[in-house]
Amino acid sequence: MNIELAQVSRWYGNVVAVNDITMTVGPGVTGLLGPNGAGKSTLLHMMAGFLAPSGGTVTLDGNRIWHNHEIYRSIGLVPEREAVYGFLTGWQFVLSSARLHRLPNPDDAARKALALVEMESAKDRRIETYSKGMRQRVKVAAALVHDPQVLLLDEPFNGMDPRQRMHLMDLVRDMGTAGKTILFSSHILEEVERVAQHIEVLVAGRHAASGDFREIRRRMTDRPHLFRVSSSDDRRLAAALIADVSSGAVSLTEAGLEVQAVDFRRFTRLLPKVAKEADVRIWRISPADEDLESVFSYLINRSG
Ligand SMILES: Nc1ncnc2c1ncn2[C@@H]1O[C@H](COP(=O)(O)OP(=O)(O)OP(=O)(O)O)[C@@H](O)[C@H]1O
Repeated sequence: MNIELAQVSRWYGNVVAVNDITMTVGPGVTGLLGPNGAGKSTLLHMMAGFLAPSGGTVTLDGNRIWHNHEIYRSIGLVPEREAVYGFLTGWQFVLSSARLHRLPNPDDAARKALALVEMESAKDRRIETYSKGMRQRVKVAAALVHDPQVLLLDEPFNGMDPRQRMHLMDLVRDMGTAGKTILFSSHILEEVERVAQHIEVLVAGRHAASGDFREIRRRMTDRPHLFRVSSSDDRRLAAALIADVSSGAVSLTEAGLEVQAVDFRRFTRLLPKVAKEADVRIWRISPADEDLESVFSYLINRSG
């Protein structure tokens, strides 16, 4: 199934959380990547029918999602926040989700969903006794109980230990291979890399990039990199680097020497050579713009 967003915006008072987004999410696993506050949760909630768009339309195979009860049978949402009563057992929680969907055989459906996330043995314990990873899995079971074609997951791997994470990643990948439409949000590039081939990038409510993971990763590494270098003689090193045309923009700041390298692979080879020739010792070299925010803002400036 295809989720389609056409010029979708959502604002909360004066805050524009999602700004004029047009995208299609089809079968397989798609990663929704963006820094905190980018609008990922807002977007997922609109896709799940929990939130009305302020502008534009969100449809599933051509049918409007907002206020369309029939369509909720096809969608499952795993929310980021704990919206689970701790006094319920895992079994009671998943069963109540099955009943809410008015499934003909709720017991059977709940059993299947709990088995899928390997939670059968802990199903009779109260949720408040669960680890973060177990809570996450029980939420996935509740979202899957009606076997939806579309599964939306908001930061599903947060707080999980590596084994739990691996298990959920395998589950998500398998469902994607089986043809379900899966969209999960994350602010961690490596996490998205392991599960999704296709990614959509959001920055400050805007759609910054879309496409194959490797292609976007390449655009991220090929962008100009800013390095901070400290050495035995920054001034001299700066002069030597400026003399070499291919090293990029060089500036001396209070924090030390900063170099904007257009081709960073080349620069990392060039720097030791230039330093040696100038008889300067390098103490430290660190990327000055490696945080996700700057990578994302680079992407959005290119695409916008
Ligand atoms: N109910 C609300 N009322 C007012 N502002 C909101 C509300 N929900 C979200 N926002 C604001 O909308 C913007 C987008 O928030 P959203 O939670 O969708 O982002 P996100 O990418 O999911 O971030 P995070 O990973 O931190 O949850 C933020 O500036 C947030 O403060």
